[in-house]
Amino acid sequence: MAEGLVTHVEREGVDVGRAVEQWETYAQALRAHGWETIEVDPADDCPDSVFVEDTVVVFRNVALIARSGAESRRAETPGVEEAVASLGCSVTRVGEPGTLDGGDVLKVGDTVYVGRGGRTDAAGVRQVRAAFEPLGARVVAVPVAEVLHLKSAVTALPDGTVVGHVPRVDAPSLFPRFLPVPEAAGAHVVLLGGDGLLMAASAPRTAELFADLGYEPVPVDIGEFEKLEGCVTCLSVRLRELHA
Ligand SMILES: NC(=O)NCCC[C@H](N)C(=O)O
Repeated sequence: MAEGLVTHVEREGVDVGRAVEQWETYAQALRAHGWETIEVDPADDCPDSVFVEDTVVVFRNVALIARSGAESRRAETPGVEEAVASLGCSVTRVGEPGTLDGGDVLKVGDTVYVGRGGRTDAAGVRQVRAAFEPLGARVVAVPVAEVLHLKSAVTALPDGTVVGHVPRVDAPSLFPRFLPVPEAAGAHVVLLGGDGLLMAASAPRTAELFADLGYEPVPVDIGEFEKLEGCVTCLSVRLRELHA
């Protein structure tokens, strides 16, 4: 992790012991909300491989294995490919020269927003369309310049409202319902089911806002991962409705 990529932030030393504890707490929060967790085989030569969200995008039962815009991350995919295949997904891969990081893909119902930015190029966007439109997805391309990935800027609440911290969102008007949040780290929620929203502990004011809107924020400390530009979404991939 000491060699993990940093693009928009200053490098800070990562305490690996603490990172492991934070990862355990994160996984435990998923399980406490009824999720089964499956650990992908680690790729120990890849310093960013804990950010598993970037390696795959799943829509219905099709898993699109990413080809990262960062070369150092391209060897991360075998473990995740094996994991999704063993769960019954049909696997397809982003082909050269296209690039795609899973963190650039935000699904809201059948709408699949794809960030075109530093890690995902136009060919990558086209390959998302080719993989998922035949399954009923509507793919919407979104320019991303201010942050690493689309989902560093925005995610969505259970009712589909897109949330983001305005200074980091390139084009809020692309989203039909957009709610500004007061903290950059508040833009990241993982939907736990029901009203539960897994969030970074570093966004307490946004947690208050969401609680006031009837949600149940579940804060977790992911400070060590934030040093490498990670957020709550990037440490897992949630698989639902695999056989829909
Ligand atoms: N989806 C994500 O937010 N991924 C975070 C990736 C961080 C990693 N250090 C990277 O630059 O690729």
